[in-house]
Amino acid sequence: MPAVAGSLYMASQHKGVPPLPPRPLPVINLGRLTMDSASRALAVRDIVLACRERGCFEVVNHGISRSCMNGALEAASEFFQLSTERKEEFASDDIRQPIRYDTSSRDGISMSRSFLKHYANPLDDWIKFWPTQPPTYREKMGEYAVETQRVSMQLMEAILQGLGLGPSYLQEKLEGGVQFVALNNYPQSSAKKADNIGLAPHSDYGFLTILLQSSPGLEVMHHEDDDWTPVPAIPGALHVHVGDHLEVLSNGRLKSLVHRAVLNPNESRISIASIHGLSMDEEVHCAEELIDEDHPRMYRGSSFQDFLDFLPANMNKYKRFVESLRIDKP
Ligand SMILES: O=C(O)CCC(=O)C(=O)O
Ligand SMILES: [Fe+2]
Repeated sequence: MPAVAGSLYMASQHKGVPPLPPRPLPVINLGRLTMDSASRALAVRDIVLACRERGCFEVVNHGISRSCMNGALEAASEFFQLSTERKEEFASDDIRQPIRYDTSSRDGISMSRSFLKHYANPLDDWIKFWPTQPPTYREKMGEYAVETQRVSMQLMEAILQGLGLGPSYLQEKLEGGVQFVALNNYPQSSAKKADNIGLAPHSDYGFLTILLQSSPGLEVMHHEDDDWTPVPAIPGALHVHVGDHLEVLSNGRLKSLVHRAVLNPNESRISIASIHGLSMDEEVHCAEELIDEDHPRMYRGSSFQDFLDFLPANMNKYKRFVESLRIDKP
């Protein structure tokens, strides 16, 4: 957004004028990354600007077909329609299980959703843990997972280039990194229940989350905003947001995005969040290149394992895992 419009926006927030509608979220045409170098440079700039100023953006022209996206949503929907008994084969209190189904609020952040969570990269290591019902689950979710992993690589290369670290920074570690897929199933909101929160505010572990939603319900709040912005469900688009480890890697230049899900008044809703980070034991540190006298190291290093250790005891203490990593913690 141009500076003038930005300051008008801010002014209207402070003079008791009725609040402006939420600013539209940036939409990035990912096809520009593979065009000529001038188009790529502009796309890289737009992506990093969106990460910095909004913590998120929508991507179109990402190369994942509509049938692949719809196939994943259908597979998820068919899984959630299975009998409770069937789904509970995957139920576990142990957050280290390679696959986990739950309906309760035991993880501290879910209110009325049910979810299935599993790993996906490299696919051959994980697909054997996935459901065999519905019969197309592995094929459809597998295809979608491989495609989102590809898009995550493209996005990370662009972000790392835009941060001045170069497009091949951490490349091998990212290729072999964790891809954690969370399928969320929310009921339609009921007029009887006052609470329409499906998933309480939190940020995601990892560098990036790529999210596909069957209908609107995701809401985001950038650290400079004071209200929630609903994320539209643009047909064919995917939503991307910054995770805690990108905040660490960028030494605070990018901030992880707080988001939540509200129940949709018109229909039940499915979302598929694909979270991308380094492998389980690989620690993420602030990039040395982004540390200097004016920008001292802001966070201590941590791995996905550390996040799993942190989760059970601290879920309600910090909205964002990254706050627990700050060196200058208040
Ligand atoms: O359902 C949504 O839109 C949000 C899901 C989410 O934030 C998550 O799975 O971490
Ligand atoms: Fe999330």
